[in-house]
Amino acid sequence: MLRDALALTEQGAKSLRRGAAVCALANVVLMLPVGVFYLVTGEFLAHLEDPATPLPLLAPYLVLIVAVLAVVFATQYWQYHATYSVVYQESARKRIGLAERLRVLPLSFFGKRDLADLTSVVMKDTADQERLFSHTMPQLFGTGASTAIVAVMLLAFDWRLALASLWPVPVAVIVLLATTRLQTAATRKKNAAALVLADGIQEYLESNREVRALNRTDDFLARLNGNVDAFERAKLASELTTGTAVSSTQTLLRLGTVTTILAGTALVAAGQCDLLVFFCFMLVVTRLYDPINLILQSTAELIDMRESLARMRAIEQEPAQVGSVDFAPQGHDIVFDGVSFSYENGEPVLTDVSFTAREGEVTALVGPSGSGKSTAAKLAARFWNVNAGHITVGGVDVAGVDPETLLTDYTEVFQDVVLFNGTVMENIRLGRRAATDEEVLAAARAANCDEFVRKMAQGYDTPIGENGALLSGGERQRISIARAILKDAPIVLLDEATASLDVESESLVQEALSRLLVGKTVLVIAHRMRTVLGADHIVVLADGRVAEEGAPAELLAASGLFARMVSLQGAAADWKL
Ligand SMILES: Nc1ncnc2c1ncn2[C@@H]1O[C@H](COP(=O)(O)OP(=O)(O)OP(=O)(O)O)[C@@H](O)[C@H]1O
Repeated sequence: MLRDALALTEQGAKSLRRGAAVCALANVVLMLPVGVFYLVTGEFLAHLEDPATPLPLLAPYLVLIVAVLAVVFATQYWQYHATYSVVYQESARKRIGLAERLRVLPLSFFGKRDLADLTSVVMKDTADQERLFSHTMPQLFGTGASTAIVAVMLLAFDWRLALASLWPVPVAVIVLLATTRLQTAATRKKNAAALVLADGIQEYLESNREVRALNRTDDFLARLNGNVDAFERAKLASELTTGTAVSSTQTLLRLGTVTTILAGTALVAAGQCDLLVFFCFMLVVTRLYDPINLILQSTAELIDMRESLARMRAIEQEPAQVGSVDFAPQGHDIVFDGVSFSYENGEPVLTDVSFTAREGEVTALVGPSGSGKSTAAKLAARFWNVNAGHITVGGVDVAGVDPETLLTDYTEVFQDVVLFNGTVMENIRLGRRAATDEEVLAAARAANCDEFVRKMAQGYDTPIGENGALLSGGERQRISIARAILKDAPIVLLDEATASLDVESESLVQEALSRLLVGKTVLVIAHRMRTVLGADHIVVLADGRVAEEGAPAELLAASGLFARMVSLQGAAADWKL
């Protein structure tokens, strides 16, 4: 229950319970010196009133004071360990847990949540949780318990003074709870504005080159400034709401001291209360409010945390894409059988699509922009689950196979090559981590990378910058082909580059590809005439349906849609061949 409510791991919930118990104990132990003071002063005053009563003995009290100080020190140290130290372990567990979760979530999830949002959950929300679970949550639960214990003790001692000092506590809690809704609404607005701002900054950094090329820097910066202003306004509003609630509660607590003084003075004057008891009450009251004040100072963070927890829980509760890790297909023919699919928005993208991509053949998907070619290729690798029909590989339905296991049989060479900020060697080795240097070099040679890599300052050990920023388009593609050759998976999904490479670069890429594709099941999103006519099988998609399929010669001879489009290629501007 506690675990679900606060999005903790099992170990984390245990640590929090323990931390709260230790905090309660530490808070109660802090009252012990007041008890010692009460005893010593009591005896001393008794001696003043009646000199026949002996003075308090120094030695036992010294021992008691040292013992009390030792207990206070020990519980404070224990509290520190039980809250601060263990919470960092929980935070590490939480981050790893979230990252693991993201690894098994379907890609559809990433369409719903943007990158800045997810980064903020893994980095900021876990850090917020870490701070709160070390500084506030154990104290919050612990203070609840210790205040109850101290309240019972005070009531037993003098119920009138106890009521005069304790009344602000429930009233403060009521005021805080009553204003929670307002505070939550303001916090939500602030978080939404922060996300828009983070998104804007990320977009600007990512598209900096395009923005400059289009001379739109001023517009972009003006929009960013607007986002900063909106965030500032939302943050001010949120702080004002929380600040007002917290200050009024703190004032209420101060009123508690005032009412204790008034009640105490009246009772002492009427001879109904001992001056010493009154004095001790004053000492306890100030300490009683201290931990509550501490929690009040964290109200904004507590409210923020509710939002953070909801976002973490959303990731943890999102259904993962799971399946069997025993994947033993008979060959690698890919069969689409009555496949229909739509993205989150529900618009049909593929409707009743059936075709077979055979092992050892190149199957080309062609069709107008937006006809569903890329979607079909990605569905073959279970990037998403189909809504109807089946996709099988070697007779095994991909919907039942663990995505990571399935992808060991796939290589993707997509247009948007993703390279990492490492050396050329490291980037190629991503194809197969266990590959030896010789195997990496052989793959690089087969992918026509060797010549340009050797010209680089440090050869294969040259860092290639973030996302390969230091490489040309053709070079990036050849690196990704080298990776694919190294992986040597039986199925290749290929999204042919539309980016215009120069003739030499294009022929180097084609040559590298032809080495990669031999004997594989190749599903290619075709854009070039040469590939289309060189394919073994063509599937023509139009509006998400199979309009025609067959060998290139058959389709040309049939004088159907494909043949018409080929002959009208120049005029049919929206066709990508
Ligand atoms: N992640 C997504 N979420 C929602 N809709 C999408 C997504 N990806 C693609 N679509 C939509 O699905 C339809 C098919 O897109 P797809 O990229 O599969 O077509 P395509 O034939 O490969 O196009 P192109 O040749 O332009 O790359 C389009 O209408 C597109 O807007």
